[in-house]
Amino acid sequence: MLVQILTATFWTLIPNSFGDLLIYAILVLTIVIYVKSLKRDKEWLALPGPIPWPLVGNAPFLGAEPHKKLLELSLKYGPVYRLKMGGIKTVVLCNAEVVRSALIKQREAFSGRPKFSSYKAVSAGESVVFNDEETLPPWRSHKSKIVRHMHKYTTSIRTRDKVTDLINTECMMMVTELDRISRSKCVNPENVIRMALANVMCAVCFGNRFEYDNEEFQKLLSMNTEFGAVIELGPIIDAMPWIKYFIMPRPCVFPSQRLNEVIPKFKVDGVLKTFDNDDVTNVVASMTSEVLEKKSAGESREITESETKTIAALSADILGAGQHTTSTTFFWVINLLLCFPKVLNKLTEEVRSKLGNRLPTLEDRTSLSYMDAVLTEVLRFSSPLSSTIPHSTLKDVKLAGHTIKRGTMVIISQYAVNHDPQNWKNPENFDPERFLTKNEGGEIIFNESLSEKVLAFSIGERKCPGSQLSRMLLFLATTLLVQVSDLSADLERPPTAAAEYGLILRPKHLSIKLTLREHWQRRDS
Ligand code: HEM
Repeated sequence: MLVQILTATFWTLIPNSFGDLLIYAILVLTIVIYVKSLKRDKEWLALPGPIPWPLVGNAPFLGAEPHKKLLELSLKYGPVYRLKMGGIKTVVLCNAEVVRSALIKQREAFSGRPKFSSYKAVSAGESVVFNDEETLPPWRSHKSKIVRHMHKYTTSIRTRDKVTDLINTECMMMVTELDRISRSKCVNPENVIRMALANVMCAVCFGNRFEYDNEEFQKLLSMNTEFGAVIELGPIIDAMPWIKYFIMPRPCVFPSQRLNEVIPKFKVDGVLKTFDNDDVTNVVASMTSEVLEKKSAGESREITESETKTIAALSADILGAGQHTTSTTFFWVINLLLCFPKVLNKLTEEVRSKLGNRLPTLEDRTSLSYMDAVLTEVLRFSSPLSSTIPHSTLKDVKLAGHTIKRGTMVIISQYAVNHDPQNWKNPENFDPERFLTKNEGGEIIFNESLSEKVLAFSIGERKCPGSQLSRMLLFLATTLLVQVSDLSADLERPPTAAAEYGLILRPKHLSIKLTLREHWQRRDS
């Protein structure tokens, strides 16, 4: 009987038409390609990690909270493990030690970006954020311009007072507006905050703020929202190109061409026309002066098309990277203060007792230790950029005993580093006190060295050049908020510390009541 079945099967397997032959050829070819790819991926497959599925890899199994899943996988597979995102071989780094080994000790090798077509589309391929030394040869000099001029802007005596003034003015307008709209009911403050902090970024870049209903300003805000969507969804389509034949992409997935035209041009032309070589009071003018410095004294001061393109791309990088990040982090500050009223009360007490009836300055940071502790804990606990922008390796590297081939995508999970149970006691608790310590005189001070273990702005070659400005902004905005207003939660929609996943993690919802204190109401009227 068995012999009969086997004989019958054998005869049915024999190809008896050209169609059958073709199917067999395709099957054999697929097996050969698969076996070859296994050989090629030998080193990558030697890393620990879950089994990748054909076509989708591990991406669909990361669930609705991938930041938590990456941490969970690190507890199972260790701090360096592999994932396949669609067809892209990826390595995930999850603790402080391996992140330092990669981003500091081998900083150049780990400084690449994946070659996504969505990344290439940003700023006509001139973006610092989405390129690397290989794809944009002047990358290093462009990045150092942004770093230098952001640093100069935030540290020079001339600009420090100016930036304090502009942040205080903008935040005062923000709380006044929130007081007005939340008088009769609790409101979602996100839009008002987003406009205020975007305006701070505009003032930093171009030297002036905008009225909230200004058409150019509104265009910039909506372009930046579209930009966020491209950067969020673009890489998914890059990793699984076939997906676009199965799902209807959101209409904003492919507007990059339009984005290239609008964001870089926005306001930069105006700044260039009125450019004054001595003006270092805004970052675009300051960068422009460096781009043009190379010209010899007698040469014409005309700005070339390529210089304009470079300055426009650098400005777009700063504006694009600095808006949603700062406002979403500020949403977290408000949300967590409302979730933990004892922290809000202690913070309010510290600020009001130290400042009396004046607005904050940057010098107040030294006497507001609890404020520093709260802001650092907000960055650790919420980890708004749960992973850095994906990196990729520019050459074959060794990390923690593993070999990682050139061109591998590298995800650095800031959330996992900030919630690593080996490094943080009760990482899931929101506890600013962890950043307070006593000095030799028994005085309670901010624990600076512990705060350096929080990973919010990445490290190494790709470190965020806006970290100083963001810290100044968060410090002044939060101090002013608790100084001049009383904040309370919506009892019908109580706040939650849970996050909604996205390129930037954000609070699930925000609904507040804000009342200007009497002293500041009088001052305003
Ligand atoms: C709280 C606010 C902010 C947070 C949490 C944040 C965080 C980050 C992170 C995690 C990265 C990715 C680094 C990497 O890929 O390893 C980054 C990159 C970057 N950020 Fe920020 N950022 C903030 C605000 C800003 C601001 C205000 C600016 C304006 C100058 C800025 C400019 C940039 C730029 C230009 C990059 C790209 C750096 C590169 O690719 O080399 N960021 N930021």
